[in-house]
Amino acid sequence: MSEPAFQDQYPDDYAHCYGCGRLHAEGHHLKSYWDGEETVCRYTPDPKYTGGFPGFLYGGMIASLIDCHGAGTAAAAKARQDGKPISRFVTASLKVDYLAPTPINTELEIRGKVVEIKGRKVIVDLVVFAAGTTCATGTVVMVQLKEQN
Ligand SMILES: CCCCCCCC(=O)SCCNC(=O)CCNC(=O)[C@H](O)C(C)(C)COP(=O)(O)OP(=O)(O)OC[C@H]1O[C@@H](n2cnc3c(N)ncnc32)[C@H](O)[C@@H]1OP(=O)(O)O
Repeated sequence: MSEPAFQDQYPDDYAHCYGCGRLHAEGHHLKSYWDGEETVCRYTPDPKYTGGFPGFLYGGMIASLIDCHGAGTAAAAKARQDGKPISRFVTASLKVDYLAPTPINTELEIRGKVVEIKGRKVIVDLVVFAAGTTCATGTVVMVQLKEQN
């Protein structure tokens, strides 16, 4: 993981996302990297993001992890295919399946796999793991901003 995180390569004007923007003062600052043909993001949720009962993460945060790591994966995959710098993608569609409760205070691993790159559109499948358990899966459709194309 010697390359900078995908999000650390976003142009400054597009680096303000609450989930993953390096320039957001209070955001989560999620970081995504290549791991072979897949991508990976690791994040340990704080108890303030507790869901319906103690010890577990609320669903919106799980969706955010899939969303932001999916956006980063789309951007990196398109850049790698085109041999260009990373550009900014936005979420057109976000689907999440919650398979098992996701713990807080445990390092989560979010893995991404590119399904399709077509023009400005990239589809990514994602999985959220906690200590070897698959807690959630998701699919995102990401679209490259026209001005970044
Ligand atoms: C500076 C701008 C910042 C934008 C705000 C960023 C906020 C974020 O944090 S991202 C999270 C929320 N997401 C948003 O707010 C995005 C709002 N939506 C939009 O701006 C537009 O709908 C946008 C950019 C996603 C797509 O619009 P547009 O650029 O006109 O693309 P369009 O030509 O319609 O579609 C491109 C491809 O994506 C597909 N697509 C678009 N929307 C969807 C969707 N909801 N589901 C599935 N596929 C979709 C299209 O079918 C098309 O695919 P194909 O090439 O195979 O036909």
